[in-house]
Amino acid sequence: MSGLVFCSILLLITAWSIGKLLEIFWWKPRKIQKLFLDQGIGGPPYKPFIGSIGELAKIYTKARTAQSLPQTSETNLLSNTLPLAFPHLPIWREKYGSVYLYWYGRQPRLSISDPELIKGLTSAPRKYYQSIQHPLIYNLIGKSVLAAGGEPWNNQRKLLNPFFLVESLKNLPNLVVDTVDEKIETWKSLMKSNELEVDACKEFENITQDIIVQIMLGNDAKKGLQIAHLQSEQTAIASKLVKIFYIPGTKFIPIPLYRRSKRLRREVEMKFHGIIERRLQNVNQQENDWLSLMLSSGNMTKHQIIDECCAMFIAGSESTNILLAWTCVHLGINKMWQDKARDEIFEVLHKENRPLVEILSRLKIVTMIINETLRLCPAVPFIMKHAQEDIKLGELTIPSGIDIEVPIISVHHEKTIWGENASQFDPSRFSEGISKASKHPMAFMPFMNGPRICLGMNFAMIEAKVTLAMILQNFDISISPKYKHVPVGGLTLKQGSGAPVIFRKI
Ligand code: HEM
Repeated sequence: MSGLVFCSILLLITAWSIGKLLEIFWWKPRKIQKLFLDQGIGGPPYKPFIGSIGELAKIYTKARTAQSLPQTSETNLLSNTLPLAFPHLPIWREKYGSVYLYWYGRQPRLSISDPELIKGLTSAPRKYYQSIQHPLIYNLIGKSVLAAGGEPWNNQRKLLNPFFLVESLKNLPNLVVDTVDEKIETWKSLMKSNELEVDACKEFENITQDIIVQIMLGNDAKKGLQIAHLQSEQTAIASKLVKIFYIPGTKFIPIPLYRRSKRLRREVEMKFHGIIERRLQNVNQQENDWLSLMLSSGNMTKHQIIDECCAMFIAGSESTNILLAWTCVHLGINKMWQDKARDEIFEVLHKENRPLVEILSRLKIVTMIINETLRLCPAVPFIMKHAQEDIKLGELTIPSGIDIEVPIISVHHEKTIWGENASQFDPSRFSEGISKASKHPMAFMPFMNGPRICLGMNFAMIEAKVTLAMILQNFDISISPKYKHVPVGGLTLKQGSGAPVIFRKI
């Protein structure tokens, strides 16, 4: 008798488990898919457990085979950035349109590259959680403003806003000039026959890290640089891991990358704790950096400060570094635009060695070149949101629980928005300003738009303009014959084989 009861219970548990599995992996995804199909939204089909990952893998394998073909070094070399970095984007866009649903495992993702819908999405930020959902991203940026959502995001943004006002950034150009000056002297001392080949990625990484650690940690900048290096390694790990869809619980499996990521986080926290403790013990020692401002605000816990610093180290150096490296590569190929920019720089800065904020606004061609680089190679190629509640976007209803991605790079390369030459480097499209550069006034979105627009946009533009102006004042830039166009998409859009360029003294 008791055997029969046991068997019945076992049968019930098995039936319940099978039912639950069917619900999670079959019925629920089908329901979501139907909900979108009824609204006219298609996408690659859902496959139990793997979602659209199999489809993605096929597209990427095919693209990788094509990449191994020899490259030609002509002006068109950079025109295939989008299909090289994200081969699935042009294929799915062509097949399913500007809005489609795909599956990261069993997690539904709505991809939106229609500027009008993106406008609606970015203007209602509190409805969304900034979903960088992979738990290991936590090791990189903690619960900082970059990761937060809802009310906590609102409060954090308010606390950080004052650091980024134009008034607060007025000394930034001087700091950039000092840092870049030193670099230029080093390059000149290493030159043979007045020329030097450098990897622009590495050089600009050094420059942008130097600048952000000085701004954030002032006299502790040297210790800050050690943290910046640890954070760079952490970013590389995170970039690899976000491509793998996360299976809950796997963070506890001792995979070497996970372990390294945890260790890096601990080390970074310890170093920040050390700096903060020393600051708290020497309150009379006046410091004028962001860490001091955060400590004296009285509104942030030590943990919060560390998270914001971690995020700022990454946001404040990685993207601007990438922007500068891509700009050098584009100018190294497009000599006409390089000459135009240099002529403008000499005209505007003819007496001033130290470009001030007011002067920077007169560098129109340099700004057009930077914008065009950000369009073709947006340092942040994607953003991701997570619907925390049902959302209405125009005619579209998005149920809560859906991830929403904005493939910035896809919008930036769309021919129906930018014209037939969308994949070509042509800064003149920005000659009448950003809103007139394309068919949609808000299609240019390297820093995104709305209340959640990049906090460091002005910071990045000042840093990029001053650095570029100083380099063009001193050197002619050519692309090295060693250059290989291998754009790699992840959290950022990097040069997979570095950015070897040649600086020649002028
Ligand atoms: C070329 C350089 C840069 C690019 C392309 C860039 C791009 C972006 C993008 C696309 C976002 C996401 C906005 C969203 O989620 O809607 C963002 C957010 C952010 N960026 Fe930047 N960024 C750059 C430089 C910087 C710099 C230099 C800093 C700081 C010094 C910075 C600090 C931040 C912060 C704190 C956020 C979070 C804002 C929020 O969620 O409210 N960024 N950035």
